[in-house]
Amino acid sequence: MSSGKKPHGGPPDASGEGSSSRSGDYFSPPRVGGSGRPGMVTVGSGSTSENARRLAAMLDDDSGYGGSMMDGGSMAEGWHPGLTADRPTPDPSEYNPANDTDRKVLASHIHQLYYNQNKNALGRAINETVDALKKLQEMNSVWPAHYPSVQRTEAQATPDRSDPRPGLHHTHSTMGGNFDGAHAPTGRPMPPQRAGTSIGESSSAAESSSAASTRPVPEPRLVTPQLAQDFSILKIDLKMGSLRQTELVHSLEKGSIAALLDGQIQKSVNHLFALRERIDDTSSKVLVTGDLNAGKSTFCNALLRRKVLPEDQQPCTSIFCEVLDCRENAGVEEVHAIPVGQKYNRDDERTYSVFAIRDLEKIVIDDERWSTCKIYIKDIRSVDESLLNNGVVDIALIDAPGLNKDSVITTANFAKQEEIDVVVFVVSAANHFTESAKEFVFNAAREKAYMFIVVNGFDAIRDKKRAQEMILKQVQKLSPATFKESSELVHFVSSNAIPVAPAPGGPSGGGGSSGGSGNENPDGPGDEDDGNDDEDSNVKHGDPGSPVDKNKGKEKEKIADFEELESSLRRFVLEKRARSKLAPAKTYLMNLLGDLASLANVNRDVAHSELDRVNNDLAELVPKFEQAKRANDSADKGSDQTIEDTVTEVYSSTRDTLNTTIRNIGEQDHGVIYPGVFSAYQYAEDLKYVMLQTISDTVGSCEEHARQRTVQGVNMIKNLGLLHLGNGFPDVSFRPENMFKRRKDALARQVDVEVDFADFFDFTSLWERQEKVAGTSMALTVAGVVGGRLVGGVGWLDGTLGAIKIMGVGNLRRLIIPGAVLTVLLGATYAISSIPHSLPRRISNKLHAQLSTLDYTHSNATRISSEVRRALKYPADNLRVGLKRNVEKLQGKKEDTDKLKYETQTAAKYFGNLIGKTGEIRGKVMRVDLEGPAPGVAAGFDG
Ligand SMILES: Nc1nc2c(ncn2[C@@H]2O[C@H](COP(=O)(O)OP(=O)(O)OP(=O)(O)O)[C@@H](O)[C@H]2O)c(=O)[nH]1
Repeated sequence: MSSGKKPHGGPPDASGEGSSSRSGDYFSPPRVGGSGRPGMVTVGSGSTSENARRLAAMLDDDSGYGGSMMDGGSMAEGWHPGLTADRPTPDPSEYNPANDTDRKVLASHIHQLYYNQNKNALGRAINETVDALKKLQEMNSVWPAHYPSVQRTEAQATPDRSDPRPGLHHTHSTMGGNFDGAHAPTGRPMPPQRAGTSIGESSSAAESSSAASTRPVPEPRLVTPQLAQDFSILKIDLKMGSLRQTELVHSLEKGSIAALLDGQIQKSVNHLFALRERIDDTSSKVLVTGDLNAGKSTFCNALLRRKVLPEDQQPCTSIFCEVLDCRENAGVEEVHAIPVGQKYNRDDERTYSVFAIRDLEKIVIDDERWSTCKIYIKDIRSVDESLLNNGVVDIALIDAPGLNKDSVITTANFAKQEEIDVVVFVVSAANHFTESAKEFVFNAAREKAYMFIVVNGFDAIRDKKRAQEMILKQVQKLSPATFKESSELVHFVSSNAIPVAPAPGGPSGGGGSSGGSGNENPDGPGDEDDGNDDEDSNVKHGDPGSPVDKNKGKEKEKIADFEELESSLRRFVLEKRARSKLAPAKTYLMNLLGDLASLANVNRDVAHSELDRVNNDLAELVPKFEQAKRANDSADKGSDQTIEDTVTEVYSSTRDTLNTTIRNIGEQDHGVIYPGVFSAYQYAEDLKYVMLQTISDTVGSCEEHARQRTVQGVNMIKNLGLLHLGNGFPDVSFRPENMFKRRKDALARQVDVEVDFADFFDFTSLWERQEKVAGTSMALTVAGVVGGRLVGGVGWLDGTLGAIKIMGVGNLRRLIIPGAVLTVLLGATYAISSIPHSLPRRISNKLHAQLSTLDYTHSNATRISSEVRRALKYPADNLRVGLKRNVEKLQGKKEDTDKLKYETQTAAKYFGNLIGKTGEIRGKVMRVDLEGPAPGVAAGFDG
């Protein structure tokens, strides 16, 4: 199809090839020794390409990482010694630039070197990134990282979006303004605004002012919603269950966010391991996908030059069919159908069912039973022509089911797999890109950077130029990178025009279910038009020359176009696998490192502001803590002092009051009226009772006094509590009436004061009052008899003796009887008359004596003051516990804050370093140039 070639003025074909004879240009040096067939190698004999073998050996030998991983990035270091040893790098003396073979060998050599260098650089970057991620995981477990919250608008949160990940905008700037927003899938996030990394920055411009006003205060661990939009790899999709985004965000603890982030980091680490494995792996996988009936199977068959995959006019391929060289299956051609949910292991026959290739028609439509099938076939084409058996890289061709609503997610996910190196998108020339095709290409282009686009069924298009222009315009919008290299990456072909051999054991000739598509003559295209080609109409439009010649010419053109596609595809997969294989790793690394840098920026800023906050907290906390400690001591002392003072005062006042009362109890009659001598005993009992009652009452008043003092003490302690603990001091109400509830009025029972006869006659008192008595009774008795001496002031006894002396014993003897009688009568009368005076004294003396024996005063003073102590102890204990708790609380808070300060300082330092580290790795990754040709190639070795 020369007519359709590069109408858009794309870059010139680097290989300069334009016909089938130049297919596999890089690996097909000029025929040497007239071998007659194009070969990879010109040296040596036989059909095997020596050069290709060497190159293959070199690739096998060169593990890429191994020992050279950490050996720095120089080209010489990246070069495996085996390469120079194995490979016949032309000796400068032998090297002949005029020799095309030498040139190409050298070009390949340099290309390989270049590839390895890039591969090693990416490998190192992957290792360093994994290291950084693991450290981030550790940090995240100690200091839960802050994460920008995701606050998508309703329109953005389209539920049926096929790719939940955000677009990788920031690394695909080539999309630029070329992309028409109208074609963007609905779930695509807003364009990046990476600059906005500061915390507390105003949220997305997309947020309406009303929404902003009602927006809840952001959860501390979730910051800057706009940043979250910008994340691509470390994106935490918080949209779960029926909770709305904002509800969910605020229902998540920082620990949950950290756990989600940890999961995301782990996923990235695993993905990086897979990517590293992938770039170390020398095989390549080519996924062929496209709309239903676009001709994917026909295209695969054309590539294989064998009718292996069933073709049909109606949709047929429903499962992924991977075509591999049968050398990978011990040289046996067969199909391994893998049941749904099973993981394939070629060495374990329980993981698949074996079928003959002719059974494929049944297998590919049975997607309920099979998920994938592996088709091992022998590639009939030569090493320099074959895609599968190319001598350098093991290639697997995967025919995917047509894109439709149900399978688009599956295929999109399949395409995203890291082992898919190349996505070949087959689009029907007649239908152009459908909506599902656009979405798929747009997303896949983000992932793979470049796509290989096959516009199939070009034979059916009348205005080819217009169709090309329209399709290329679409490509430009969907994958600008691919468009930039459209001469290499976009091909307009007719797959059914390629002659194919019948499938082994399959329906012979005729094309089976092919519906007439394709020419099954392996020797070349059929002479007659297959009827599908409405180019016939062109004939009618005055094209000179015979129709048969014309058709023959057209068939040749179609084959030539296809062969050109093949060599481009070979180049793309083999020579430019730096792009197909390394670009996903580079793209992923760039995105991930970008995310890491953003996350580190946010967290460093947050850590700094948290550090400020923590320092402020500490500045407040430390003096509070010191003050609390001091308050603890002083309040403790204060309450102890209050207790001691109160108790001492209560004790002394009780003792003094009781002593005074008891001492003076006999001084009064307490209102008890003396009823006369005949009720003297009752009088004594009454007196005793009243006296005891008085003492009891005094005890009661002492208790009342103690209560009042206790209330004062409690209030003082409470005040101390309020002063030092504020509301933290428990306000327990004190009930003084509950004090002294125990029975203490057993005084009457304790005190056993018997009133006896002598108590009524207080002789001691009589003796003490002798003068008074002499002056009254005895004086009256003796005065008249003895005369004035008696009146002279001596005692009545002296008077009596004096009287005896004066009167003489004889006279006295006569007087003695009546005198004695008189004396007794007078004495008795006096004693009886003095009962009301002497009895209280006698009883009070007795009481006093007995109460002293009982230690009544002291024991009551002790009892009352002890109860006061007990009552005061409760608020004092409360105060002590409260103060202690307060100190402990502040101490704990201070310790926590100190710890937080240390962690935050560590975090701030760590995230600062992470910014530097990610920048450093990013720089290295950025310098991995997958775009430019190898220097040797650029220098013109590439033919
Ligand atoms: N005219 C024309 N017809 C083609 C071409 N390639 C394929 N076809 C026909 O298109 C129909 C569909 O081809 P398939 O290869 O089965 O398409 P597919 O994309 O694999 O289909 P599904 O796997 O079912 O999605 C068949 O009848 C083919 O013969 C072409 O280049 N030109």
